[in-house]
Amino acid sequence: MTQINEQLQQEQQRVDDVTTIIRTRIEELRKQVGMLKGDIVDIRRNFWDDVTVNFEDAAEAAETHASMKQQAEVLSERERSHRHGEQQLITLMKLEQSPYFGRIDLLEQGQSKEDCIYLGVGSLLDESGFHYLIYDWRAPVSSLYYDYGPGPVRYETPSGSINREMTLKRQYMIREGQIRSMFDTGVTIGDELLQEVLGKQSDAQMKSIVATIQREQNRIIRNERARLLIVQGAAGSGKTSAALQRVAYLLYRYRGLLNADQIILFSPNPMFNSYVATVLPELGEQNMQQTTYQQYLEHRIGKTFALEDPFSQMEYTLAAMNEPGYEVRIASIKYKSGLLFMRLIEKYAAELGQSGLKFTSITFRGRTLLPEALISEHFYQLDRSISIGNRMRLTAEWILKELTRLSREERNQEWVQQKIELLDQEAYAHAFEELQRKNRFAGESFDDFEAERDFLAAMVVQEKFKKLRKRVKRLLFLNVPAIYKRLFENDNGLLERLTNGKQQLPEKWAEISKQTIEMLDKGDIYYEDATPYLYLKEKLEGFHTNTAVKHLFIDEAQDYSSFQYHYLKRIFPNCKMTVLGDLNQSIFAHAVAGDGFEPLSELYSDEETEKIVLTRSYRSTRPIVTFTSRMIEGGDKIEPFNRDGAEPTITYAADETHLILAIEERIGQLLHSSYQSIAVICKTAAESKRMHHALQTHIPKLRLIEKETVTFEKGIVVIPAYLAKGVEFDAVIISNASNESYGHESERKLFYTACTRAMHELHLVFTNELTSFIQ
Ligand SMILES: Nc1ncnc2c1ncn2[C@@H]1O[C@H](COP(=O)(O)OP(=O)(O)OP(=O)(O)O)[C@@H](O)[C@H]1O
Repeated sequence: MTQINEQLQQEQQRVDDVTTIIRTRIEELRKQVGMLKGDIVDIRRNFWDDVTVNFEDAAEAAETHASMKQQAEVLSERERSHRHGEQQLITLMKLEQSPYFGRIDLLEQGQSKEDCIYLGVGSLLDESGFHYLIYDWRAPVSSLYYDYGPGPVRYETPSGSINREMTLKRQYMIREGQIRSMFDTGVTIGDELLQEVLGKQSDAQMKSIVATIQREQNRIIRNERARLLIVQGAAGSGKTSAALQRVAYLLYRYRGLLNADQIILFSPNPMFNSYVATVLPELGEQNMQQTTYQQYLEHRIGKTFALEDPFSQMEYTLAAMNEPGYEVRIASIKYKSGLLFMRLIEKYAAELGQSGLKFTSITFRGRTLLPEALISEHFYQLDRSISIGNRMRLTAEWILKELTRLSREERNQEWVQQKIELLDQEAYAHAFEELQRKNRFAGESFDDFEAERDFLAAMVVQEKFKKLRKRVKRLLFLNVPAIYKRLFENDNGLLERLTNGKQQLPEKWAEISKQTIEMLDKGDIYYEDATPYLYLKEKLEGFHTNTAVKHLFIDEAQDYSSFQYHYLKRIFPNCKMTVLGDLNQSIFAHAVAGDGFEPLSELYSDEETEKIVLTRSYRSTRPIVTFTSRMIEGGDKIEPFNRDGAEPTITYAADETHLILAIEERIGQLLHSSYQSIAVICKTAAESKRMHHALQTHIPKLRLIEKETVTFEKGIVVIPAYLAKGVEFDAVIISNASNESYGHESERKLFYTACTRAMHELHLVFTNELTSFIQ
């Protein structure tokens, strides 16, 4: 006992000493940052005083330019130092509260004294500047803390492997400079600490897990080899957490070479962005770029079509089972998400390189300036060995030249004269100045008047042609919607040619085509058509690749189709991909059977691909994990983290009214505990809306989460199951857990996803018959 007390005292003494150093650093740094800020304000204020401005001749102008450049460089250097100083201040302030969370003692062979390595969210050097008082959790040596228990250890550094003997591994919980608890542990980072962290109430924001990263999670975080890293992890196994710590790791490991803008995270919905937004800043790093696949599609084709979103597609697949055309639509989703369709589009594009493209005539004020046929003729007379995209660009250049010629002819049109007469004073003055500048205006004479008229006419026409030219530059003379539609019209035996007469099309192709054409004719496009459409468009126009992005993270990876993966690979050609998903949460209709990761199988070679499986679930209590894993095949492989809690409950309600009453009552009970977030999870958006309406009068603070919701907040919410993906709540109430709602096999995974959102309590309420997914 005394020994433990003594140890604790010694450790607290070290914490105090380190904290004193941190405080001194904070003081010093504050002064430095303050001075830098003063400098920046001064430089900005006096920028022009310190620059010698003279444009009289070329030499003077060059000097002025150099002087401005120098001044701008000083400014940007100060700004950089200021930013860096502020960043350091933030880290130091975090360290002041909790300087470290772990310690390992390493003994080098032949030495008698160990090196003590303390791990924290940032590093800290002692006064000499040679010894680390705290190591950043991402430093090479820190990996040992996550990977090993006491005994022989080995780690890699840029200069080679290092072998040591670990004689101690200790964890701390330090808050406000005080050690609250401390334990010595083995390989797994202490259950005690995890118990404490996981037992807490949920937050509106995800937390960093650096103090308790598990060994298998560390493999994901520090993986540098794989081009494609696939993480299959049970619900709540820390996939998203590992992804975010990985971003922080990569930013540290490749500091100076990689910045946050070169990393993109594709998240499942806009709300998820707000949920994970604080993790990286908490670790002293900038957030990566975040988007959803839908946002990307909107950006690319939102102007051409009213684009269906994945949630509407989901809503349809869940709620329209009895509507006519449902089976056709499902078959269509499956086919259009797969690689067979992608190959078909590739063949189609190749054929279009020879013939069949549809162009749009260039028209102006109701007149055709360049007819479609002429554009087509120009395109197809270009050398066919040039790629379609490049031929398209050449065609655009030709059209632009034609437009220059046509704009000259246009100047003599009647409308131009009328416009000139209506021009205001300012436009005249501008024309006058321009003409003077060009020395084409000598004084008042007939010629001058002509010159002015010419100039004004050119100006008027140019203004009107601007839009036209812009459209040509955007290749809008190519009628991609009509070209895509043609695939479904099957004119001239197009499909027989593309499939070589072999049966590659789905059985219901004719009906699928009809459905697709109907949509396109309305100016709408189904979610499952968006990626194929875009792929075809880019095949014809050239790909909009983004070479700056170095890392792509795809969360909820099971929700993406093969087609989408291939497309992403194509547009981000220089990046490494980390995809994280759970096959048991594949809730989209395009999901294929198998291990859920088939869409990725052809993406990269086996040598470039690595797969890590996470089976331990941290989110929910043991009773909840035991309960939910029975719903799915292979659920016995999911290991619950040993955290106790109440058993899930199942409540029968005689009818809808009683169901509402039961939910109200349950919420009332839950409100007595200290839970921060309670969710009523319904199957669809329509049901959620109804439920929200029914509960609202008694629970005024109730929030309805819809697909447009962008912020994730604490409190009581009603949410459709598919939007609850990726997030978690202290307590979850499932409504309605009946066989009617969750009876089809296709709804099993959705039900599982909904139930696994619960951290501490799970309650199911049902009418009629309980879903058969619960055994
Ligand atoms: N090593 C860890 N230490 C502490 N908490 C952890 C750890 N790993 C995971 N967690 C916690 O477990 C919960 C689930 O994590 P996360 O959301 O990352 O899992 P997921 O695999 O993405 O889940 P899902 O697929 O169900 O959305 C979070 O509250 C997270 O903080």
